[in-house]
Amino acid sequence: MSGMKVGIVGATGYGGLELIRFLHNHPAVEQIDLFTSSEEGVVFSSKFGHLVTIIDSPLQKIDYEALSKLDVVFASTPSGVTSELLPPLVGKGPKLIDLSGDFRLKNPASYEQWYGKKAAPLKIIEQSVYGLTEWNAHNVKNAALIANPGCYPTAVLLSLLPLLKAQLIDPNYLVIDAKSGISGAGNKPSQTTHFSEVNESFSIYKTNTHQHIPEIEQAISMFANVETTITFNTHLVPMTRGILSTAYAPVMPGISEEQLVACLQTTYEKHPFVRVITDMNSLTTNRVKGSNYCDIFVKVDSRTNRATIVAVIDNLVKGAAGQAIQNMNVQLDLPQTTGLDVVPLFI
Ligand SMILES: NC(=O)C1=CN([C@@H]2O[C@H](COP(=O)(O)OP(=O)(O)OC[C@H]3O[C@@H](n4cnc5c(N)ncnc54)[C@H](OP(=O)(O)O)[C@@H]3O)[C@@H](O)[C@H]2O)C=CC1
Ligand SMILES: CC(=O)N[C@@H](CCC(=O)OP(=O)(O)O)C(=O)O
Repeated sequence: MSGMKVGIVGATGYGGLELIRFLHNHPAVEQIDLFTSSEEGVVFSSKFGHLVTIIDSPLQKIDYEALSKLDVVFASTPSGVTSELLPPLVGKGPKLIDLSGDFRLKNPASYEQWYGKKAAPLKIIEQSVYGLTEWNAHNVKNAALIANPGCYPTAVLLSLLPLLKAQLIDPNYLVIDAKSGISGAGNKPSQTTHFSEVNESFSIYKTNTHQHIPEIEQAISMFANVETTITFNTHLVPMTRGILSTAYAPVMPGISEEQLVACLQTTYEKHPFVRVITDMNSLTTNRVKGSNYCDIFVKVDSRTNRATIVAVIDNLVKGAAGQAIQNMNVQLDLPQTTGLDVVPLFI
């Protein structure tokens, strides 16, 4: 597969920039069109100097005719945009991959409750496929519209689904404590992401109200066949990239740490981007920085019989652009690693 023409709506955002970084070297991609809602005609490299001589094309106005001629359209826009933008394009030619939350929740009322915005039309939501690649590649393959998972759900689900599906941990008392770097909040400055407010500080936010709670619960039901309500909280760490998710769950009677590890290893043995770590007692976000890897480990506390299940990802890569391209690869029948086979930055 080669000569693909792809478009990025929201190219100037953090997710858009990461899509460009990986698509530029993708062997199947011949052309990348960049779309904007606010800076039509601006030469991309005049805005992003690090791309001089690499991406010197101008930003284009979002235009249905131009989008419909492409093979793949990535949308990396704030929630509430693609629910209106993408429906007219569904089934019209391009494969659509949406990085926002607009098509992830199957229940429109739930979207409206958690996002506080009008939901996409139900018949379009019904056609969308949740793009957690390791768990849904067979449906991703022929989807007209992919709802790329949220950053936190990607880390949480990859680490918990195998253990929940195999009934090795108790789904009834799941507590998940997750932390993110500030790029997770996008490129628009705000009071809470201002350097002087986040530097040398560490905060909890959206306490018990994060919009990824229903997404995680829905995916646990979908892939592990378990109905549960979770306690999930998020924290802002003064770093640019990375998510670390720590989940606590009671271990089912008679189940050992070795069985939990073996379950994770078996689940992911054929999935190159998920690495089950066994020889360490700690994980850092640096070990996956800039890459599409998700590293996981599990430890059982024998005093409490609870498992501590930890996952790290780069929110902008496996949590957004990388997973979106992994889904495109599945659709194009390419190895999932195509264009994504990079060594983590680490420092
Ligand atoms: N940052 C992250 O770690 C992750 C983000 N996501 C999701 O991906 C999406 C993009 O995130 P991110 O890149 O961080 O966001 P940014 O805020 O960095 O960028 C979003 C881009 O969308 C464009 N945009 C803004 N308003 C509109 C509009 N009304 N119509 C069309 N385009 C618009 C803007 O570009 P322009 O003005 O040029 O049009 C902007 O640069 C969001 O939905 C986010 O929740 C998902 C997983 C992880
Ligand atoms: C650090 C930070 O603010 N992260 C964002 C991630 C948002 C996101 O990706 O949300 P949707 O894709 O569901 O819109 C947050 O917690 O809301």
